[in-house]
Amino acid sequence: MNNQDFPLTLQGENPPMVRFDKVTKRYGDLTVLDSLELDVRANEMVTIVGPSGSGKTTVLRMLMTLEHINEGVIYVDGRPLTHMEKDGQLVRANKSYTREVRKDIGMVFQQFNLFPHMTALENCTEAPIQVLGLSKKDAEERAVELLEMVGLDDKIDQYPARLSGGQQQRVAIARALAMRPKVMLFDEVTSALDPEVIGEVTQVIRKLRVKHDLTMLMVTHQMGFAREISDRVCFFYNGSIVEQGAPEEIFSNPKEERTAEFLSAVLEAN
Ligand SMILES: Nc1ncnc2c1ncn2[C@@H]1O[C@H](COP(=O)(O)OP(=O)(O)OP(=O)(O)O)[C@@H](O)[C@H]1O
Repeated sequence: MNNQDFPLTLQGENPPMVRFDKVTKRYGDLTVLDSLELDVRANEMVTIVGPSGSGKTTVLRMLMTLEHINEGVIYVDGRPLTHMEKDGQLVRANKSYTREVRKDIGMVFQQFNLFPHMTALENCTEAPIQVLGLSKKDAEERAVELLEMVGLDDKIDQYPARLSGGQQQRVAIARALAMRPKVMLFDEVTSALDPEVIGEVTQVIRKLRVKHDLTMLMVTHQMGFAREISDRVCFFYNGSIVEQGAPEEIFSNPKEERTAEFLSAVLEAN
């Protein structure tokens, strides 16, 4: 990669909150993301859909810096995520720089990933105290407010094992929000849930669209929810975006044959 090709920061009138600038990710011979270009505007809700193995989760994992980038640069709120300036060029950033930029990003996973030995409240206060340096009192105030927002005011002192899947996922959302991220990533957050509790989680995400100043990037197989909630839907195929647009365009009138085939297969399966 020639780092001179990439800006040191994104400036101007209205820089995107997230930019993938020609990002390539390989595992051995397998190219999972192929020079991906994707911008997400501040406060936009973008949903990524596409066949299994097309690279959707990898996009989110790259943003969480859980994966090494092979080529290209990711910018978050104008700053490169895994690179920093040296002598007018971008070079690989050290871990402490990247950790700082990554504070702007929160992620909710399919499998909740709560700390089992901590109550709902403790799950939500741990990182704000340890990472942001909040006092216990301030962190608890923030956590209680968020647990109320996700409808769990009566479960504050419960351990995850005593909560339903939907309740655990709502704690996971509150926990991510407690770090006050600018960007929230949702990776198949309803896939591990029983059908009857999916609604309580999607309801919380709907609420976030209205209540919070958040940029959101979501991977989901729930096409109905994607259609209803997204500002923009990106259809992934083999590590690239083959089609993107407003949900009504993508779902009602896909221009790409691969998108149409995928959507009809999904609708048939349902
Ligand atoms: N650690 C890894 N090592 C090797 N290959 C990997 C690794 N992680 C992911 N892959 C491969 O990368 C490709 C993209 O994976 P990814 O999880 O991003 O797909 P996806 O579109 O999210 O799929 P799904 O809808 O099934 O979750 C797949 O072919 C997967 O097997």
